[in-house]
Amino acid sequence: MIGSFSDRNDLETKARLILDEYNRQSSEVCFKSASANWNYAVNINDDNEKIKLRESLENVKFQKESWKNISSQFKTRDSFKDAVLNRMFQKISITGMSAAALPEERLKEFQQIKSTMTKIYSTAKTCAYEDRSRCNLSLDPDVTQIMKESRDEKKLRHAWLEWHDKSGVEIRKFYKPYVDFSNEIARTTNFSDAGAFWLREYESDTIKEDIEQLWQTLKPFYQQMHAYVRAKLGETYKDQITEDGLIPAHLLGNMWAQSWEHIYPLVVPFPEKASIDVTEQMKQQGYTPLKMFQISDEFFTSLGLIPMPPEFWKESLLEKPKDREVVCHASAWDFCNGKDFRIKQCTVVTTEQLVTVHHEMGHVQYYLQYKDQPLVFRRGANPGFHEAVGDTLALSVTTPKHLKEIGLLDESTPTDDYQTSINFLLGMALKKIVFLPFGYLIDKYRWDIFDGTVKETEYNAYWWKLRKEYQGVKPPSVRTEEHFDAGAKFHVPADVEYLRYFVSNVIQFQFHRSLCKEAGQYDAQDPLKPLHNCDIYRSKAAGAKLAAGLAMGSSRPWPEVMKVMTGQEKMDASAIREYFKPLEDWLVLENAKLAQTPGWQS
Ligand SMILES: C[C@H](N[C@H](C(=O)O)[C@@H]1CCCN1C(=O)[C@@H](N)CC(=O)O)C(=O)N1CCC[C@H]1C(=O)O
Ligand SMILES: [Zn+2]
Repeated sequence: MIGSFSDRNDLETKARLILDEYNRQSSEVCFKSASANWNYAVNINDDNEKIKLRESLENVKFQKESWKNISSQFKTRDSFKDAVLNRMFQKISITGMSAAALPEERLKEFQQIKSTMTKIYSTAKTCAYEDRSRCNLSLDPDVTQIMKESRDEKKLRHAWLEWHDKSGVEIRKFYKPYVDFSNEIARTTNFSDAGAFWLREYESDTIKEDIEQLWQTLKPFYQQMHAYVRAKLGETYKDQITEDGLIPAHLLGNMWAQSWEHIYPLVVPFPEKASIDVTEQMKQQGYTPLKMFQISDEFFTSLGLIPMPPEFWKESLLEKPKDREVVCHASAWDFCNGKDFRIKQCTVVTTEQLVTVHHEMGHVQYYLQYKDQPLVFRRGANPGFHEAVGDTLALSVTTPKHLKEIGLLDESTPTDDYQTSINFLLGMALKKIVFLPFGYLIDKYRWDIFDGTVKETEYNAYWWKLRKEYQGVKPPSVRTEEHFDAGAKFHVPADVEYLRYFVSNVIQFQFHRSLCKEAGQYDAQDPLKPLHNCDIYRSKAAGAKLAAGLAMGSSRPWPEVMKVMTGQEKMDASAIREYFKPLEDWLVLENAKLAQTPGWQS
């Protein structure tokens, strides 16, 4: 021993050694569990499910044993001078306590329930509208394509009902046990319920109030969008828009009405002007899923960010295989060993999917940026940060200017006139503004189930109460408690928190504004450099600013990371409102012309 350390320094040195060993072992166990999870997701069968469940159980048992061992050696975690040690301890203690919450048999039951719900969702098949005996249509790509492209109200209604009945109805019987298990784990870990357990990741006592405040700020704009789209849809589906002011959910181009971009042709303000949907161009130029990922990788590296490693290109699954069942819902994977990162996506060649490619690549870029952090800090600063990385870059990629730059939009296409800008901003609002009430209500719905406000007997009634209150949409036909329409959305059976996407939709515009300033592509005072035209492509300065924040992982509270990336410490709606300001002004006038009153019968 060197001299006489004070007890405290001894303690901290000892703690560091123990936590280093924990992070090393945890990385190995996580690798095995992620690999088994991957092998199941890319080849759904009973054997792979058993291995996945076994490795997942091993991981939980490891976390439980580790915490018992670590916590037995230290009286309380607050005895460290070093804030990093305290932060690590806090995170490991929650992982360890939640791992110890259920006895093994009941833990197995819980894991099986979650696995079964995702399997039902990922393998559900529906019957064709034109031929009820042909029942091999999967959500991805078959039913998704119908919802995007069909303008036949009866066909849309059939596709919507089929999917909700083949997924949600089957999943319903598992949901109450899932809720009870989730709450038991949360409460054993000293959280009031599973909703509070999820919200711990935002490290804020006022997160719910902050979200509600953001929603109240943006709600009037959403209602202007809703009123305009309702009026335009009434021109196409005459009898469907009634005096209740609600929009039937099956007419909005998306199974969950979470993004209305695919009804753009029915609502475009100036149809004679260029549309920025470049799907046809992509197909004509022979785009493949692989090329879409290479285009995205090139955008990231043009900013000086980290290229995808060889393992990524070797091991990712970028197209739906023909010979087996897979979990088609796109996802990004960190295998915890600092080397292995993958994406699984049943990619089709469309503009929308080019954005999803960037979304998933944004996750992998975050994994790469924080891969040298201790394992416990290899997370987003908060879950919304992880969702915002790819989307932020996609805000540049989908500008007419950038699409010309990469040859997907003809150079001669006029794109700077007012009418084209309104068309473009409306197209963006059909994704980013429309998404807000949906992104909020998915978790408000589950918070209220977890905290007991909503009983099992009203699961579906409450879903449609929120869908009406927040989104102003209604189901295509009467729904009962036989149904479980929330279960028809991936993240509900998959046990994935959703508030992250609402947060992302707000903060990605703060990131975009900050990076655009850094790239010299935006100036609030310069009307020739509006935020919605900014493309940060090739800006090493913007890339460096982004990387500085991402490399921090979750090692510091997210307001500190927000400050590094934007100079602000708070989430705020000023950036998204600035981006869409010309459209908001146009909508108010247009709705007045259309004699449309924003809002609907409560
Ligand atoms: C298509 C996308 N798939 C998710 C995502 O990429 O977030 C997948 C499934 C759930 C988590 N996930 C991951 O990949 C995580 N492993 C990433 C991470 O946390 O590291 C998705 O669900 N989206 C995109 C926009 C809105 C939402 C939707 O489609 O409703
Ligand atoms: Zn994501």
